[in-house]
Amino acid sequence: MLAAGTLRPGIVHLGLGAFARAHTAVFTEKAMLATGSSDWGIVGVTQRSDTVARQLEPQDGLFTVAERGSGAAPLHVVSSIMEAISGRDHPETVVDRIAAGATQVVTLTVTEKGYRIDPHTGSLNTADPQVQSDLAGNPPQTAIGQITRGIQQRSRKGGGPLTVVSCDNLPGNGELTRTLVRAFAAALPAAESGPLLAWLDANVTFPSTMVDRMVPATTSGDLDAVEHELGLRDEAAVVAEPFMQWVIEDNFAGDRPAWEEAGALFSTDVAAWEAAKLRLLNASHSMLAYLGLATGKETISDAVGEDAFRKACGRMMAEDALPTISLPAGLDGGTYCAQVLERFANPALGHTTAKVSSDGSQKIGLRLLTTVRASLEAGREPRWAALAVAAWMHHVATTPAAGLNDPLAAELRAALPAERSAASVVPTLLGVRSIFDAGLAANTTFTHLLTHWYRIIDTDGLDGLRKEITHD
Ligand SMILES: NC(=O)c1ccc[n+]([C@@H]2O[C@H](COP(=O)([O-])OP(=O)(O)OC[C@H]3O[C@@H](n4cnc5c(N)ncnc54)[C@H](O)[C@@H]3O)[C@@H](O)[C@H]2O)c1
Ligand SMILES: O=P(O)(O)OC[C@@H](O)[C@@H](O)[C@H](O)[C@H](O)CO
Repeated sequence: MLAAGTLRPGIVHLGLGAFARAHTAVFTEKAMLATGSSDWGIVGVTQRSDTVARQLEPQDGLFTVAERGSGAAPLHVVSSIMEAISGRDHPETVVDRIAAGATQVVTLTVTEKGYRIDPHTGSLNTADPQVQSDLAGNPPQTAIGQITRGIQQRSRKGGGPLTVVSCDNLPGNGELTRTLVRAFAAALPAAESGPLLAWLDANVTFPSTMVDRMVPATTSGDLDAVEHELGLRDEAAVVAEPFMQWVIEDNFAGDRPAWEEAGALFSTDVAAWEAAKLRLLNASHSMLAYLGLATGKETISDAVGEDAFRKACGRMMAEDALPTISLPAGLDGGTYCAQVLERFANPALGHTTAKVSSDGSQKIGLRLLTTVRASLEAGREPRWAALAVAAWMHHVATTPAAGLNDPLAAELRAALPAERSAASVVPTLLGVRSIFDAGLAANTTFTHLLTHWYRIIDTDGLDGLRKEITHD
């Protein structure tokens, strides 16, 4: 453990959820311990609620990581977080911390929807009311607003270079974050945007990363189990699988923690790592979540324990996704897919299908429609990826209005027809242009596959799926 009171604040982390605590904070602590440095204390920022900040405050930022599953290490108390702030309640403090001289790196895990992307342009959604409020000069509430205002204050103070490291499951997350920050800066009045963009381009870099560790939402049962093992109540404890991976583009504007000492891989091929992870692991995760929810499976391990679903995932990865990607050097596709299924089967993790299913409108495009499009273009039928998309459609059409956990819930519910058969739901949801482009929606191969699978899920349920998936 790092000695209490010795840390200096080198990193601001936006989105202090379960993942950041079980991944980024762990890598950073290990890097400091390995090198004897204390320059990379983390100032963590919760975004939408103050819960984690309130939990960590009386614990001096300390929290437990409880690994679950085969090969799990003993409980580990992590000591790299030196301050936790509620960004909702103290946005100006967040801006000050980003602008502070000691801060060299901003990391972020604010979920896909936290980026406020306009799906039609791929750039910042300047019609978003919170983005507009941030642009108008109010204390910034969005992650992109906080980062850009922090950079602006830094530039005005004559501060040093800064590196912004996105750790969300998004392709090209570094370049994407740069685009959004630049778009925010460009939308400011000309007197502000000109000098800000010039400073930003000269002093701020945005390396892309691929992050991997399955970290479910902590339950009260997890907290009780940790209390039993630790002998102390830790309200901020997180559970995680033993596996963890971080591939980072080595494009830092200033100094950085020696994350390689903690096992991170610095690579020039992050895009290939990220594409492989999104189209293989995350796509299968979403498939299991939606098939699991349609058939009463509460956890991912329950869902992958169903032979037919395991087979469908395996075939989706091998037959649909793998032919669409160029694997990075050092990654064997077959071994990776087998490991993914093994990791999903970890019964101790309790990763719920409900949690993985959340925000589907933000995820299926990145995880599944990429494969669908590339397969269709190559003249192949994306049979298994279409099953996953049909299962998502079924989830949207059958989840009660208040239960759909998705930023587009209202739009999706409003679009749905009263009659919920395959023939009406599939074309209606294909008409949602922020998810499906017109070309994809008009593709008859894809439409037929979706209608076929939707009918089976909706009318024949688990038995029908078993028969259809295992018959060939
Ligand atoms: N949990 C995992 O297994 C895992 C693995 C790899 C990557 N990730 C990445 O980390 C992200 C967060 O996962 P988590 O498990 O920490 O989730 P979480 O629900 O525990 O935390 C989410 C964090 O994002 C913030 N957030 C949510 N909506 C936001 C919004 N609209 N604007 C700004 N911030 C917002 C929350 O305040 C919170 O700090 C994921 O979306 C994913 O991109 C997670
Ligand atoms: O975290 P999300 O909501 O983007 O996606 C849910 C899961 O698929 C994801 O968190 C995986 O567990 C993770 O990407 C594994 O590294």
